[in-house]
Amino acid sequence: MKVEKMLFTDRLYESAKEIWEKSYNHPFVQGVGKGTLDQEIFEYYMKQDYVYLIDYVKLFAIGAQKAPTLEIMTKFSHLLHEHLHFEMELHRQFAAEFGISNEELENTEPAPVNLAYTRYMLHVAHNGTLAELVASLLPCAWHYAETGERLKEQYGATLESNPYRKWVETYSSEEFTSLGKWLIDLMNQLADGKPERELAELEKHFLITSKYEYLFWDMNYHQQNWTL
Ligand SMILES: Cc1ncc(CN)c(N)n1
Repeated sequence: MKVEKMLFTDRLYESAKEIWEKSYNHPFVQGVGKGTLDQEIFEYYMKQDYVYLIDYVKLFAIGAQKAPTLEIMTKFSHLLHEHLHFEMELHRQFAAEFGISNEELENTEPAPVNLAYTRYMLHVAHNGTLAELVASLLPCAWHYAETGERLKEQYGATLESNPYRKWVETYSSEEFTSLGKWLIDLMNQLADGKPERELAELEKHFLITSKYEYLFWDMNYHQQNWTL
């Protein structure tokens, strides 16, 4: 009998499943899928997410620097390019539609959860191994691809009239989901043969940033910001 080896990312998915489910059912995410989310909330999110992404792409630069092979380095530089020119273009297009300039987008002050989330990943990226860096940035890519695909499946029939259609289409697109798939494969490659102590550390990073993903939806939904 052939016994299939469980992938490390299966373990990660299993441990974060409940948090991801909670995120998917968050009124922000459901509001995007149904097209009913208040535009003011979406505008707030676009601005916060833009500066989040400016920090997020730095992780790929650090990934390239820590890459053990030229092939992995090339892929990180591709990820960096795609986020700057494909994903962030979505934000620039929505912003233009809402009358928000690129300058305003770029100069958004990150709210506390946003800042804490990106500082956490940057800290891991600067001080940890490449495996730790990938474990901490993976929920961002994987959770969004899963969210985009699920929303498209659930609300595909009404997407035509949904003001957030482009958001759902971007995150469910092959162009975006393939980036997440490559990171999943890399995670498994880097985790292979690692002792349990190190795997547990990777799982901890993955769970923390999965929780930050949930908090990020919630922060935007309530337009939380500095109160001082
Ligand atoms: C907070 C957050 N997480 C994930 C993604 C998808 N790159 C994003 N744009 N923003």
